Amino acid sequence: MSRSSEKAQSPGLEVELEPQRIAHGGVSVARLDGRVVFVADAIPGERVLARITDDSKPSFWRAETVRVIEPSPHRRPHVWPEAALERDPDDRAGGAEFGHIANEHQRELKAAVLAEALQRFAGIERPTEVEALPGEADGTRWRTRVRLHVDADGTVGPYAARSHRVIRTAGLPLVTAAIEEIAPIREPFAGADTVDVLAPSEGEARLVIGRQAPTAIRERVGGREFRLDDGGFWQVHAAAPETLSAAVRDAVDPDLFDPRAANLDLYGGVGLLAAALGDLAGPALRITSVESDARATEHAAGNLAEWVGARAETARVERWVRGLADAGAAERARLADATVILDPPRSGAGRAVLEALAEVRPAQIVYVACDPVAFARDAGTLAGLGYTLGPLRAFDLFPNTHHVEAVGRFVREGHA
Ligand SMILES: C[S@@+](CC[C@H](N)C(=O)[O-])C[C@H]1O[C@@H](n2cnc3c(N)ncnc32)[C@H](O)[C@@H]1O
Repeated sequence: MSRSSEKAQSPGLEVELEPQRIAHGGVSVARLDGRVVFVADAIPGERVLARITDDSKPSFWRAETVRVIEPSPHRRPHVWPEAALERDPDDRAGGAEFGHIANEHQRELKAAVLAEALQRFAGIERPTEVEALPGEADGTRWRTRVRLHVDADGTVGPYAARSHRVIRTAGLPLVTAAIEEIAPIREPFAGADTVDVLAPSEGEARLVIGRQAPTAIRERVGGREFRLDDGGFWQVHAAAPETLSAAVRDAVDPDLFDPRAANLDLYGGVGLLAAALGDLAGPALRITSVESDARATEHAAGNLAEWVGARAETARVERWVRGLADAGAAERARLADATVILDPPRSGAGRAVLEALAEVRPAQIVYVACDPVAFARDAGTLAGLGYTLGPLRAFDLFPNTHHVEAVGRFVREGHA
């Protein structure tokens, strides 16, 4: 239901909205005179005054909450004052779009997005609880990495929620205390457009200024140490490496796992998840990690050195999997027995990668997904290629944001 004081026609107009459900991307879905309006900073079930920000599309508009008229019981003061409703929408810091929602309800909303995506894009009915990670109950102080931006005046901060305007902020509640302490947010800064601030689990917190030359750092996960570049990819939540490693080990069907098969870790980074598989397999593990960033691959080769059967290759996965078609009969047999870890970026693996992979019929695919819609699309593609979704878990790897991570096992038909 909705009510507009006058006919909405242009950005800037303020209207009353009653969002009914959550959509992918962290916005709620309301209707205004029959038209869908995606409204930011609201919670499904409440009534808000919202400002139309985009009416350029015939099928939907966008709006931002200005004031809450009837709050949801799940609303709470925002964990980040610089991102709160009390500020003009244009001045709200980005990166904490769920910070005004009780954490348990954030997880319910994320579960709803995942379930709806699977239903809509893959025809799979699979309500899945989103599990909390160890850390602060209000979902703060989990980020071990953050990128800050520098504007022409030297202000350092996050971008605003829906623009590239740098927002000055007194604090950074989602990052660890060590990062907040050294983040250069208090004084003007010059000489670079970006400052990455990170707090590895080993050693001191540090800044990476602009495109400065990479330095190797160390991260500890359980009893294992990983080397990587300070500017390279690493899971952001302090508890994510351990959580995902355990989730991948749990997702592997032991009856289908053959350590000596031609196992794959696609989009492997510095080898975190290949090592998780190595912990299951022991020294006999054979695995190839494929990653497009050459420096990450170099680190992966070192991080996986204890497994003589581990290799790390620098390649784009979409090209590399095409080469599987040339495998000889013996290698094809080893690929058919393989367990594949698939941990693509937000865009997902995509049809071409999945088709090339399914050509060689690996026994099981453990998919680690950071985007529910891309995951659901890929799940639909995999179903069409003869792979059935088995156990699925989801994790709140990004509290106070709309992001959610899922880990699911797909098994080749005949094994399911
Ligand atoms: C979500 S991260 C996962 C990394 C690793 N599995 C981990 O958990 O640390 C995705 C990785 O894929 C790499 N990547 C992105 N696009 C790629 C592509 N087309 N081919 C190969 N690697 C790619 C990125 O550099 C990044 O390291």
